[in-house]
Amino acid sequence: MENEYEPEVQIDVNKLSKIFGSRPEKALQMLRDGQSKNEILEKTGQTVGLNDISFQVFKGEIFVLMGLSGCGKSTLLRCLNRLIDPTAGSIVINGNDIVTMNDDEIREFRRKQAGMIFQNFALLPHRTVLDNVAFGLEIQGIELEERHRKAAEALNLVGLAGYEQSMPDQLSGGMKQRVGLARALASDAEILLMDEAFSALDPLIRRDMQDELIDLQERLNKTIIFVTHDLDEALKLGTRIALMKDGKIIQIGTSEEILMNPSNDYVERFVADVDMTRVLTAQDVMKKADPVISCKSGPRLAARLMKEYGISSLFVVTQHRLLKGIVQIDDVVEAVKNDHKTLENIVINDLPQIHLNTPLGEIIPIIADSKFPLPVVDEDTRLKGIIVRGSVLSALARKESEPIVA
Ligand SMILES: Nc1ncnc2c1ncn2[C@@H]1O[C@H](COP(=O)(O)OP(=O)(O)OP(=O)(O)O)[C@@H](O)[C@H]1O
Repeated sequence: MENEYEPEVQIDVNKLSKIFGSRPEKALQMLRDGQSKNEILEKTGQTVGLNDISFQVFKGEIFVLMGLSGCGKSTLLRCLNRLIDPTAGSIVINGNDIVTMNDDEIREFRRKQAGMIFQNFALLPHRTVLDNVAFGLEIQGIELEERHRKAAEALNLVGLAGYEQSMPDQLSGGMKQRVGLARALASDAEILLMDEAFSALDPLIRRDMQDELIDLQERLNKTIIFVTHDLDEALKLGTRIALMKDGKIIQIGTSEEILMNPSNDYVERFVADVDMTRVLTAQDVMKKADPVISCKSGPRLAARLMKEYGISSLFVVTQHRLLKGIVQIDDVVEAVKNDHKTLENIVINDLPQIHLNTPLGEIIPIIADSKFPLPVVDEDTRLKGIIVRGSVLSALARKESEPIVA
């Protein structure tokens, strides 16, 4: 039986290369022989767009393609719906290799499975907002009433209900971009391809649109491939981020993985300027809460555990790991001497509680003031981990290096 927690692969890209130029075979062979993008350009005049790229995208994730200008983000995105034909490799989407599809099949695929949203809004100026959104459905031959119903639904989703009869030039940039988003949503496409979709918006509207996209994605569970050269945008939106350079993917990972374990110097320099206190949360810096002690146990067991693990305080939990508090070594020793049977009288229970999603920036002043490690809990106050000063410091201590300027 399929494991329900196993992510479902929706896009499977294998050994994808793209050479721009009239003699791609020769350049491809040189690429396979290990020559660089620059060498190939000098010797053959052919440009390497993508170099032997393999990765998978899971259903329902926002997968961000990120990197400096010219690294191949747009080329890769456009290969995913064959606006660009790759030179070699396969792209299996929902079980079909789109590289081998004929023109009719690819048109059908674009309409039904992969909607694209561009940076320049590409709205039709003489059509109403409603008809702009319904445009894709019209091409599919869906009848007027049905396409208007779907278009109105999509406009509602992006917060533009009431603007159905407006014309594009009556809308602000942010609203136009919402119309573009609504158009892709109206098509039922499971996959949205977004190329620098928010880059032309001013910063405040851009942040709104990012929030909107995250919200829509959670409600609709689309798979989104999002191209950006903006690191903050990538970190905010990406379920996972693929960092590209010279037509290759250098590292794929969650924001935390890329920030905490950059795979090489290039990635490290790329992320050097990121404010870790905003990006990392309690769950990124916590350690396993081990050992803990049950509130029913006695001080002798507590003393033994503390000795064995070399710790001076111990978290106390219920049978279901709900946090009760903490005991300290001096109190435990005293309780043993006085032959107490339980820890009840010595549990300190007015502890600051840190939630799994609390940002590191909020944790730092609390841990600085605290005599104990901090407990990290979930919504039910179940103890999920502990934060000690050392793990916060090591999360912050990344090697100083020159940032890369985009
Ligand atoms: N039609 C084309 N003909 C020749 N070379 C191209 C073509 N399109 C892209 N390239 C080259 O392929 C490489 C990748 O370009 P691409 O546009 O994918 O990069 P990008 O990361 O999207 O950059 P940007 O952020 O500037 O859009 C670059 O070296 C570019 O010059």
